[in-house]
Amino acid sequence: MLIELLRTRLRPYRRPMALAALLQAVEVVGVLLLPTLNAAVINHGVVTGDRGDVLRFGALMVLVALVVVAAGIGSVYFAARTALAFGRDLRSAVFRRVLDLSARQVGRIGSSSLEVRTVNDVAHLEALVLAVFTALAAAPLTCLGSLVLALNQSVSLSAVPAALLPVIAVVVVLVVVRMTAGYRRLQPRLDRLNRTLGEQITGIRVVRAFVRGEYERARFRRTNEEVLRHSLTVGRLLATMFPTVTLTANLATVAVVWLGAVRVDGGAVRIGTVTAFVEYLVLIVWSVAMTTFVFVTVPRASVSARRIREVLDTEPELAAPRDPVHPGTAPGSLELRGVGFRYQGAEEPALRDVDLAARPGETVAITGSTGSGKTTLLNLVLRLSEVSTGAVLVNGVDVRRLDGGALTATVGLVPQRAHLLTGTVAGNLRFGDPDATTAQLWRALEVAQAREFVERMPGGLDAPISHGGGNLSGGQRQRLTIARTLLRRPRIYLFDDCFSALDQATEAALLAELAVETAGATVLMVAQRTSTIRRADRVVVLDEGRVAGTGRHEDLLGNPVYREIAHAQPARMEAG
Ligand SMILES: Nc1ncnc2c1ncn2[C@@H]1O[C@H](COP(=O)(O)OP(=O)(O)OP(=O)(O)O)[C@@H](O)[C@H]1O
Repeated sequence: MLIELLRTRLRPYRRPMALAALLQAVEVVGVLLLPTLNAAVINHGVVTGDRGDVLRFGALMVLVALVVVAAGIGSVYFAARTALAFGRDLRSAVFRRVLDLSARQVGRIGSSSLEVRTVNDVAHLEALVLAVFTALAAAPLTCLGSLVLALNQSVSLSAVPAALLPVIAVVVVLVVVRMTAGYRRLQPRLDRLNRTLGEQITGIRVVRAFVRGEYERARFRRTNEEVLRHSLTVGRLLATMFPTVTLTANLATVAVVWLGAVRVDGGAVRIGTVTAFVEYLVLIVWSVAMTTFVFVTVPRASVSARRIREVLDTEPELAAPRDPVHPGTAPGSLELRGVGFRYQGAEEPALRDVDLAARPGETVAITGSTGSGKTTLLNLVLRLSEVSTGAVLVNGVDVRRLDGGALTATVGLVPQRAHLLTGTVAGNLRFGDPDATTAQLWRALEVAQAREFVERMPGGLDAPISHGGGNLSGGQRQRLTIARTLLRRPRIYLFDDCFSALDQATEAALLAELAVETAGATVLMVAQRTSTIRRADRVVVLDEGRVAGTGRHEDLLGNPVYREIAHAQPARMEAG
């Protein structure tokens, strides 16, 4: 899976990869030449006292060293460029796929896990690519070249590195296998830590209000300890690997020096040969250490690759139509025909056999007790979920056949939970229409009864909005999200109980302005207050996912479900 992912995603970077490999090869050849040149300086120059040879070979060594440095810098540059561009592309691919997933699919993987996968897991693969292109190609070449040249210097001394390599190989393989298992256990714990932290930070007010600080601290400590325990397991393995490799290498160096000394003494080997041999041994150990360094990043990267592939391979369940229909400039009628919907894993359907029609210029209120399916119904219109039975039709066309962009341009939703993005007031409003003029922004704010408070904010339209709109009140957030949707000028408006945080006077003013602004459009309005419901041309009452009644407010007063809702707010009923 890891190889496949790297192969496909690195394809666009063949050129910088080839350059990095070429420069690495130049670097390796230079590095391999240096000990032999050094041996020549000692054997031909120093031992025989020939200054000319010392200078000739010395100058050559300096030249080779300069080439090695230049090639090294170049290869790292191209390797880093490849790795960073690869990371950027992979992050974008994961992010694009996440945007296409349905709420159910995001819920199945977990939003915090998706965050970790998009950032951390991609970074692990990026680190692997960098390690591969800075070390992996050079290391085996260096190792092999050093072995051959060491053999060329002395066959008898070569027994030492020949015995050394299998020992190190066995240690590396054993550790890498165990580390893969360790990382596989560690990664979900990191997801959990992220989720716990996210929940605690976003829910900090609830935690404080319910004096659950100590409980939450303990919960975080437990998760954190678990991450520590699994990180330590992996860390211990890592810690054993490098000392084992260096210890074996140092013992080998001692063996070579001892064996070499005996042979120099006996006249079988020259001193320069032993020096070169020790240098080749150092190179062999260096290349093994570099290979080990790459292999250490492999287990973590292969776990990350699996997690990234899981996201990339998740087919968005809200499939785009093969032959999409554009609704064109039709005014925007809406119809639900025998619609049923069941959430994954739920025992009961959230909606059953719902029939509803709304024509342009008409306002239909949807009411019902909590959990009766009102939000679910609106989500089906925008295809945020897919109907289980029946069909939703916009301008007479099944939404499953409509072009996705055209559907969202035709239908505008103001969700129940107002959510704003980090930025400014204007930036959030222009989410609705990027080309909106300042005058249009103020007009939308005026309709949404938000002009006054935005004017009072420091900077007005440029006032900062913090994450989720946390620096605004619930009612202010709601009004900005209404203005944002108004700027979109959809032909069908879906208001999901988005007036609930407003006081009655503000709500009345907003509804009056809204009626003018949305005249000619189709409006579906989830509402609980009788004062709001009464303004609608028609009311649809939902009860446990079924339509329990349809008609005007006055006609429905005989309906037991509606009466219950209305009677729960007698004061408002009279006022409305
Ligand atoms: N993501 C989900 N997974 C499973 N069941 C869900 C999910 N969302 C909602 N439900 C269930 O579907 C039913 C309808 O929920 P929905 O949110 O549509 O109700 P609602 O009428 O909008 O409620 P409220 O007035 O409280 O906002 C409820 O029983 C709810 O528990």
